[in-house]
Amino acid sequence: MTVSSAPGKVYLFGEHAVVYGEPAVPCAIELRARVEVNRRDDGKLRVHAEDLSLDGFTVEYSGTTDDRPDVNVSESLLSAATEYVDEAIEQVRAVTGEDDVGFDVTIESDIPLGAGLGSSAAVVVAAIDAATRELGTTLEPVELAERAYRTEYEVQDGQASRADTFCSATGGAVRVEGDDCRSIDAPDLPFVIGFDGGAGDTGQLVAGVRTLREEYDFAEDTVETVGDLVRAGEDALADGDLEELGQLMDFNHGLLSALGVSSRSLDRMVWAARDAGALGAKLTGAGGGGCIVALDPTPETETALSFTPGCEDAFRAELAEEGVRQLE
Ligand SMILES: Nc1ncnc2c1ncn2[C@@H]1O[C@H](COP(=O)(O)OP(=O)(O)OP(=O)(O)O)[C@@H](O)[C@H]1O
Ligand SMILES: C[C@@](O)(CCO)CC(=O)[O-]
Ligand SMILES: [Mg+2]
Repeated sequence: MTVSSAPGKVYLFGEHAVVYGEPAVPCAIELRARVEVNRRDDGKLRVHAEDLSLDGFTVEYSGTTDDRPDVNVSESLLSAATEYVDEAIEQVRAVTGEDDVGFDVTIESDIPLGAGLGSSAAVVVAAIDAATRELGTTLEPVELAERAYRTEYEVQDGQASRADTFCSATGGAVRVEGDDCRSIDAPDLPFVIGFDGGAGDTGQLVAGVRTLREEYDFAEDTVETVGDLVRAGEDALADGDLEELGQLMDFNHGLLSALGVSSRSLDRMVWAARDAGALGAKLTGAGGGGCIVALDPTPETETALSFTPGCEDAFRAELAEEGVRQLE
């Protein structure tokens, strides 16, 4: 048995635009996914995921198409639910050369699914780390991050950045621009998260932005503007200027709205945070529904969000200094 855990993340700035080569700054947070793997010699993949439910059923499946969960949901929903883990195991087979190996995989996660806190990257990073170690191979963090990126790239139809997976693998605050990924220093960032209980499908939301960008020059310009904003944000980070960081987060949310990835409940939570005196607030991750992140050193934003209609949960998130963690 081998067990690894990896953290989720929030984006201080730059989601979506990072897919087109602009810089982004995600920060790992202390919500983790824990993945246990046991080698199987029959080549099958059996996945038990308590937090993943379809039609009210906890998902448990074996990795052959004729042996999928017996629930009455569409093929697309089923593949959205299972493809990150399936592809992570494909990457493990490729990197170890053990093409026919199977695994029992059990996933427990603190990270809400599809809510912009990087649940997919955390599950994929922890799964690849645990499954390779189960086969006697220890990947360096950079190679682990690369394999996890390839997993997201495959699942998201060739449209993914290295940001979520690198951040989850290494922990801390990171800066990603294309294939240049590095850890950066950050001041103490008082993150508050609001969660609307919903989810968005990253693959679909990324595809929506791609279409908009192909259709309209101003959408392409908006993506480039996000890049300019991130570069300004890096100076504010280096200076520890929380007020300016907050202002740039507000600006970033507006640009993400323009790209069509916000939602009524995300906007409502963003405004509730601003009204409560947050330094800034924006959606985090792919959007469509899920979470916002605000900066507020006082308790006001968390309290206001907890009374905001449509906000199901409000909590503070600490920066996770450690990325992937080997538990057993
Ligand atoms: N606890 C889990 N158990 C099994 N699979 C999970 C789990 N958490 C996430 N996943 C996989 O990740 C998918 C959600 O990934 P998606 O990229 O859409 O959202 P996210 O990573 O939470 O948000 P974002 O990418 O915006 O930060 C799920 O549909 C599932 O395939
Ligand atoms: C929307 C996106 O930028 C972040 C999702 O958390 C997609 C990606 O970078 O792969
Ligand atoms: Mg994801």
